Amino acid sequence: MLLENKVVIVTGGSRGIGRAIALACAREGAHVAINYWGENDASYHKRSAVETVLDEIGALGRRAIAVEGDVSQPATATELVAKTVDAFGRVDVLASNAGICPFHAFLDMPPKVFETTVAVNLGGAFYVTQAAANQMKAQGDGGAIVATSSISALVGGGMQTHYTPTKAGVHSLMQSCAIALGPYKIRCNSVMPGTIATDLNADDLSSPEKKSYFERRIPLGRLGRPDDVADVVVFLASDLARYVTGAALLVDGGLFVNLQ
Ligand SMILES: NC(=O)C1=CN([C@@H]2O[C@H](COP(=O)(O)OP(=O)(O)OC[C@H]3O[C@@H](n4cnc5c(N)ncnc54)[C@H](OP(=O)(O)O)[C@@H]3O)[C@@H](O)[C@H]2O)C=CC1
Ligand SMILES: C[C@H](O)[C@@H]1OC(=O)[C@H](O)[C@@H]1O
Repeated sequence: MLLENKVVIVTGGSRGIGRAIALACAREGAHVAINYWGENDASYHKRSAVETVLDEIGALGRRAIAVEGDVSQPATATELVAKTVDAFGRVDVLASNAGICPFHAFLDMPPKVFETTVAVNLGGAFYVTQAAANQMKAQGDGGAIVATSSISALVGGGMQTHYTPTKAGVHSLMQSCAIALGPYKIRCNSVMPGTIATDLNADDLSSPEKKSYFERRIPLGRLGRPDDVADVVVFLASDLARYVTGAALLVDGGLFVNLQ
């Protein structure tokens, strides 16, 4: 198993890509702490979604805890790491994944939408990376941090002018942290998912025309699934990637390179 007895933290682990990362890590032998928030989201049953993930990890024979908190708040990161250490004794891997993408036009975007998106996506990645790295440094035997950036770090979106800069920022954060944390043997990488079918883009892809437009643009012929991304996160977190740091891996079915 690639992550046998490792301790993994996943932010935004209640659903979508984060849930798939949590389950994929557990399948590879890890114990998992998931963070989630969903304060203003009435579209699904937050607590039962979280409990289902915990049950699924338990059914795989691994231990799991859930820690609620808004990643945009620095205190969430320190509490998440502290509770993980209380439960499992250490932290080996961080998957910094929580994110939001409230689609909005540029010219009339309220400052609050911009500020919240930056605070959650970039601020959240910064604070949790810092808290986990301090714990890994104290442990003294390295670690792996994998952030969920996006194809949107490299290309734009007219309804995502607040979002794409945060994903470029997450990519850049991992590059700089690879340098800052290399001396402690902490590797820092990012995955860049393309279009993965989750709650994040369910409304945007609800039009059959837009969905089939994307499917036509993707050389592998289908939208991504959360487990497509999760398996790459496992690879980057594992010793198979022991000499990989500061890297970003597109997981997009070829969407980025498809000019014509
Ligand atoms: N779907 C896609 O096509 C792509 C997604 N991404 C990135 O992948 C990541 C996961 O997205 P995806 O799985 O699609 O989205 P989902 O909406 O399915 O899941 C988002 C997750 O983030 C959590 N979350 C949201 N806000 C906060 C917050 N303030 N504090 C803590 N947790 C929070 C949610 O918690 P809760 O359940 O409690 O709401 C949920 O677990 C994001 O960073 C996104 O930018 C990147 C490229 C493509
Ligand atoms: C939410 C979008 O569909 C999704 O988010 C990303 O980061 C991708 O680039 C897609 O635009």
